[in-house]
Amino acid sequence: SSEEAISRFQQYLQINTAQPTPRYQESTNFLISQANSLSLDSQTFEFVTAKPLVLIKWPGTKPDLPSILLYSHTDVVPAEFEKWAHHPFSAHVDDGGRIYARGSQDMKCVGMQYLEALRRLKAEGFQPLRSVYLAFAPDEEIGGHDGAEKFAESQVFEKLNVGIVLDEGLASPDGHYRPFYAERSPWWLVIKATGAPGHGAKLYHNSAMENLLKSIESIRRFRASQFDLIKAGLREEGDVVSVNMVFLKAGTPSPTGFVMNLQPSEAEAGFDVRVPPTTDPESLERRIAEEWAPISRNMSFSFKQKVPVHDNSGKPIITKADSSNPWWTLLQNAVQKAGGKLGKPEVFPASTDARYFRRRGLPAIGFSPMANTPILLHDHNEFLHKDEYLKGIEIYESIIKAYASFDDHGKHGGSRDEL
Ligand SMILES: CSCC[C@H](NC=O)C(=O)O
Ligand SMILES: [Zn+2]
Ligand SMILES: [Zn+2]
Repeated sequence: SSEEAISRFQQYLQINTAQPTPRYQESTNFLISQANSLSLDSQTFEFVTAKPLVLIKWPGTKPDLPSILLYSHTDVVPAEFEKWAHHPFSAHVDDGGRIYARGSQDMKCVGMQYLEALRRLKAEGFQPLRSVYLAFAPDEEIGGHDGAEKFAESQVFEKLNVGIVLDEGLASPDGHYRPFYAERSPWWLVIKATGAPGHGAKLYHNSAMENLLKSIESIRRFRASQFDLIKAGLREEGDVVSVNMVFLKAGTPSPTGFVMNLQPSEAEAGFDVRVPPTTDPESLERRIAEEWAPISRNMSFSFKQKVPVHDNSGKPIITKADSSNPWWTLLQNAVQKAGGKLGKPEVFPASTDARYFRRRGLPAIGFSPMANTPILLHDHNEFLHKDEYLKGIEIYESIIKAYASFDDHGKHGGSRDEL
């Protein structure tokens, strides 16, 4: 019943899997018990000790066809308990039917919806042709290096012969679900300025602070130009380069704060830059070297992280979102058949684990069926309405049915360079 489905969702939400100390043992036990209750085999892999990935299998009747991977991460970001209306791990349902919890949107909803969809399909007697795998992976919120990255590179993964991956998307405030065919690459940039120190009362050229501020002004102009494209309706969020300053580090510390009459000899700033797959990475690098951190201004730069925009052959890492990709068409039709409306395909503005699968040449679609829902991932009072959650289960039933029944005699899904 729906009540039981909501209660299972609540149980998963109540397990505190917040970084940096996620309770993976508890979430693993819970997921294995779910698999057992569905009479499905499950396996737990620790590519890194104490970082379990739970893999659940629904075998297909034509196991040689490439399989379907329904992917989710089990960890969530931390929550400031006292700033929430309801405790973030209570999964409280308010009078209006909203389920409040950290992870209710990102992305325990999706993981449980996969399981609920399987539960219903099994009850109906549906038989998949293709094998369907559910993967519940650790550590997405801290980069996925000990989870999805190792999984995608493993022999275990290779043997699954995956043809299509579904991963997370974003909630949509309007009535359309949002499909994502690519994502922006994070470039975590640190720029550093040096200059002669000097008396706080002296006006002179080339102090570290002045040099850094010139860069910040230039970066802000660029940021505004990108933001303007969105404001004018010319671009979607995922189609521009975003740059946000995330730290500033400068000054000479003193026991009472900072020395006030000394201009420091070094100053640093950090930026979270996100680069769309269509951006020419070389020209952005040139901008950084020539305008944001020019040697002529005694500046240098480095990256804390720089995820490539292109694959090894120099092509943008994207999944085709048109009729040339049968998985795309199947998704469109399945959503429609279940009474859902699909918005236009977008570039995910942040990062997801889907990049590790796309990087291997596999098609991956980011999709979290939450319409009429404010975007609250990583925010206070993250919630999902129970009716949207239940509707999402029907959507996945329809998608899984279509995907698992798709028989092209192995033409698509195995040919990795094609999609
Ligand atoms: C690049 S690793 C960090 C991944 C993180 N993902 C979700 O928020 C993000 O900041 O996009
Ligand atoms: Zn997520
Ligand atoms: Zn997240």
